[in-house]
Amino acid sequence: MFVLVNLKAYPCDPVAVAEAAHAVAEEHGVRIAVAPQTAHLDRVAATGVETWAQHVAPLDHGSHTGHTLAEALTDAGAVGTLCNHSERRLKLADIDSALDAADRAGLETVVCANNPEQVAAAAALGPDAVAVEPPALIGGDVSVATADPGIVEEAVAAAAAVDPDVAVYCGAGVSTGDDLTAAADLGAEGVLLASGVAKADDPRAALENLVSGV
Ligand SMILES: O=C[C@H](O)COP(=O)(O)O
Repeated sequence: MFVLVNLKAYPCDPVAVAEAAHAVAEEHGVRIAVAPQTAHLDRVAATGVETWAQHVAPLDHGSHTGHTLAEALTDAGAVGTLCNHSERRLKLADIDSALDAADRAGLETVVCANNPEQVAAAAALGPDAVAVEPPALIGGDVSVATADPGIVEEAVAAAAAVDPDVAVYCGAGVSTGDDLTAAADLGAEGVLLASGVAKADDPRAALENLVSGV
């Protein structure tokens, strides 16, 4: 199982979370990545943890003030990027262009989607993975795998019907080892989570709990 921790804009210490994630990943042999704010990418990458961006601009080099170029993410140490997160939605054409930009820079990609229908559309664009996240459950205490297991199973089937090479992750409310196990049992190959780690008093303990389910 891949554990992708999105720090969003939470007021946590990105380096402390990254160091904890790196240590837990090494200790337990689990793939864990951290997606900090763009301005923190290089400091997070310096910890040795697998580092992801939260968003990539659907653009090439040029006159694009205030946008984050895929190559700049790679230069800062990112090896992958989220795309179309529920809190950073894109139009379909822009998702396609963002994936082109990520490919150009050699970034792995996860396209987020609200439901199985969007998962199918996203999978058709050829990302490395899609992540199904019901918006109503994001930031909550109940995992998507418990609150709505059907949406995860349907997302897995929807992606497989379009492109079996596209991995399916799930997210929203994931915070414990039991949540991770439940997600895996539903066919997810990874989880996308945020508050369970970024808002934890002890992020390392939260990560240890999470990977106890692997
Ligand atoms: O990117 C992460 C997801 O939006 C899930 O967030 P959450 O774990 O706080 O529910």
